[in-house]
Amino acid sequence: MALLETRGLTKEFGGLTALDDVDIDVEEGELVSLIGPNGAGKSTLINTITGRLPPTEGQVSYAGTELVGMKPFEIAQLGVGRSFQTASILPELTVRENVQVASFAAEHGSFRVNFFRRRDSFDEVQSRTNDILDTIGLDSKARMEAGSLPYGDKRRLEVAIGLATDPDLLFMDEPTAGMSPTETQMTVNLIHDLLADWGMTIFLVEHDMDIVFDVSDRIFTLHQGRLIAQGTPEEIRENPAVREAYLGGGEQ
Ligand SMILES: Nc1ncnc2c1ncn2[C@@H]1O[C@H](COP(=O)(O)OP(=O)(O)OP(=O)(O)O)[C@@H](O)[C@H]1O
Repeated sequence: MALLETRGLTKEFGGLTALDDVDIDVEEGELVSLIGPNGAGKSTLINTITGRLPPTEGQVSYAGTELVGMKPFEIAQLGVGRSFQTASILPELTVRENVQVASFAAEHGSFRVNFFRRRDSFDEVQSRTNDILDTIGLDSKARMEAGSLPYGDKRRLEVAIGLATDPDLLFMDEPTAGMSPTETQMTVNLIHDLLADWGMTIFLVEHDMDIVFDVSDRIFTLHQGRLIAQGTPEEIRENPAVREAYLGGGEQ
């Protein structure tokens, strides 16, 4: 059984089918990327998996648990995290406080606490926060107000907030968008570290094809809501349907 499975996942907005009967499997420890031209349905797929949007039809299972119908925080408590451009950085709090808040919110968002994932104490949250800040390279800026961080650091803080929920599966939405080449390289290194040292499974949405082809074990390609291809970077690079989707969409 795969760690994450979607079956027949479909989302309609009025007359528009944004996701059309999508079946994907993600194995534990994999790094998979989701690509597709603008409007292909990438955000919709992630939002239906993580509980932000109810699918019109279909199932999502994570480690054997059906996620459809669960609330986002319940899904987070199962070990599904997300690091998103729209993640809620609280600008007036420090970098450290942002990570702590996310960590506590993930743990105490519900009275139905999952005892197997419960952290024992405040100390454990502190120690995890230190690990995260260290891994992300924000330890020297831990006391800074989040709102005053430069852009690249804000993006990294979003990843830190995603990690604070203690995920086994982390969704990353365009983690390098708007970053300088140096910041981009740091982020790619971070992704490698998360896979190697944290044993995480990563689901990446990324427009930068160099990064996608560099880091991915497998790539899913969406076009007009349909999964048109899946395979290794080599297979996707050679896939005529993928080339057609991108050329037809006017993108590289
Ligand atoms: N809340 C919504 N209401 C109506 N239509 C929506 C809504 N969200 C998305 N759509 C439509 O669904 C389709 C898929 O959108 P989605 O944002 O999932 O694509 P995407 O692949 O993430 O695009 P991008 O790469 O531009 O972020 C688009 O046609 C979009 O206009």
